[in-house]
Amino acid sequence: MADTAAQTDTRVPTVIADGVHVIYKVHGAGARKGGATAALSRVFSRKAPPGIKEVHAVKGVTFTAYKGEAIGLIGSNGSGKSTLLAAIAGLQPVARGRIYSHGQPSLLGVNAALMNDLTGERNVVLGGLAMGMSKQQIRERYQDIVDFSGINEKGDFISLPMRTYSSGMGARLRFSIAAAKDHDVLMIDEALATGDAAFQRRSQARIEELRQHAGTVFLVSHGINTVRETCDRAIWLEAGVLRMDGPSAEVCDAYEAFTAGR
Ligand SMILES: Nc1ncnc2c1ncn2[C@@H]1O[C@H](COP(=O)(O)OP(=O)(O)OP(=O)(O)O)[C@@H](O)[C@H]1O
Repeated sequence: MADTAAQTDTRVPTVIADGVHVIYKVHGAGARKGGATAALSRVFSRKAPPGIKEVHAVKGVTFTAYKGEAIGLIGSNGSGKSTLLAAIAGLQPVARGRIYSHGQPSLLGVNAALMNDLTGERNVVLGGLAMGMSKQQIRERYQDIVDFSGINEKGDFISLPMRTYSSGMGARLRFSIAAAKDHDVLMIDEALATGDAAFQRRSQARIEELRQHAGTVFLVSHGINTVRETCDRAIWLEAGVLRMDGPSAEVCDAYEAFTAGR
């Protein structure tokens, strides 16, 4: 129908993965590495070192993500979800195929590499600067970031070094910093699983906002219900291969039927 065609035309692609393969090279797997002399002689003879094992983590994945979509990545352990996100973020080289993206995709939890010895306060500033925010923007959003994280609910933790935080508190601060900016493409790896129920509700609402304001959100989660509730589309990877891509309810149903049968 003409209507459908018109709708399709107005969608703006944000990430295009075209036959993407990611292969990890694991050094020193199995065989002995040998000493410095052996390594040096390998350098001169240009021979591949012994014991390099390849892990083919993502196998020919193709999809297009559009502006305004929230896409859940699901699949069994080790199916390649985190690897695919790292490749989209440009943190993991692609062995074959190509990834095109609009703007710089931000991978939550990795891009915001916070410093344990600095206070939460300093980390908010550094994290904001690292994401390209100006000092003025950070000053304006500082209180919102701290309030959103809930770090100060049980005392003045924001002025303490991050090493004094629990892992949940650290993850919440990371999420809050990353979520303070409107990203073209925001990728969240299990971040929602870390906070308590109240924080999870806040982050779901923020994801919804980010989606409306601009970008595309990718969410890797083992909580199939989180994907059902937060995402409108889901991509199911199994052993590195894209098994299904479609409305999240349908894909989650199929995935659950698959896991129930195993
Ligand atoms: N740094 C690495 N070096 C070598 N192999 C790796 C590395 N990271 C992941 N792998 C392998 O790549 C495959 C995909 O892993 P990945 O972490 O992407 O899967 P995942 O679907 O995110 O898993 P999970 O659900 O357990 O988090 C696995 O076989 C894993 O062992």
